[in-house]
Amino acid sequence: MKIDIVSIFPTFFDVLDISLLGKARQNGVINLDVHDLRDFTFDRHRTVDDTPYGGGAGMVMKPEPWGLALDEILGITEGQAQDDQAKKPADQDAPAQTDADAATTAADGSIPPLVIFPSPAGDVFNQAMAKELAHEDHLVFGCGRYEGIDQRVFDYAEQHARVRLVSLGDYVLNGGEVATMAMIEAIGRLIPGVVGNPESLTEESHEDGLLEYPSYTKPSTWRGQEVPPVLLSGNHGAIEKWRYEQRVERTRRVRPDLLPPE
Ligand SMILES: Nc1cc(-c2ccc3ccn(Cc4ccc(CN5CCCC5)cc4)c3c2)n[nH]1
Repeated sequence: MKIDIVSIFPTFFDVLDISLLGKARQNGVINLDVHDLRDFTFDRHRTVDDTPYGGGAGMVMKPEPWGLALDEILGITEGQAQDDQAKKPADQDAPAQTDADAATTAADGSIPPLVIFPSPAGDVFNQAMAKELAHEDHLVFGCGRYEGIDQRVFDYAEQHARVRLVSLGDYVLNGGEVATMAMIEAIGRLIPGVVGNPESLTEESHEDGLLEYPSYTKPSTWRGQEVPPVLLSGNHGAIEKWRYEQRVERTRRVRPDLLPPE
């Protein structure tokens, strides 16, 4: 899988050089490039933001640097970009281009990359979305900051690729980097060859609608607390039954919303 990230804090992603994702990059399972949005500015201050039209607090990210970064990453030629200028402005009432439409518009017939913009206003990320995105060939993450990105960037990106606004959850972060890191970790671990033992991707929370069972390891007694005897019994049928019951009980207690209606 090819992953591109655009951010004004590229060093934020240095941590992706270590651990499982670092190994996956070294052995070529994941090809990840991080781009500094300020490399697509040409003024002395490398400006990426400006005041919002219509007023309001804070600053909005300017469209120009984002357009140049997306052109480079998506392989949009100057001619194609000019064609867009000839197009009528995005009609706010027009139905947004569906993934299917964008997917079939790639000139060479290939499936275009999926561009993900973390946003508080996006579809909420979950394990089902992680599994879906793990099948993509090329993901591009656009990390906004300030009060967000000029809307025309999303509209421009829609003309050349599939675009999704994705929320990490119902809380507001200061930018898209943390959300991008979380999504890359959740998606990356599902890619074959990233996690050593694929067995460990089963029976985990949210994998099959139930939360995970409690885990124990040596010593069998610790600070007066014992490991549940069934786990020491060697009776694998009893262990499997106990673990399933623990998953159902924990889900019922902590996340009854995950259980199918009675
Ligand atoms: N799940 C999740 C994702 C995020 C997230 C993702 C990207 C960015 C880029 C900038 N911000 C900060 C931020 C601050 C204020 C507003 C609200 N403003 C009110 C008027 C215009 C906008 C929006 C956004 C992000 C936040 N947060 N939480």
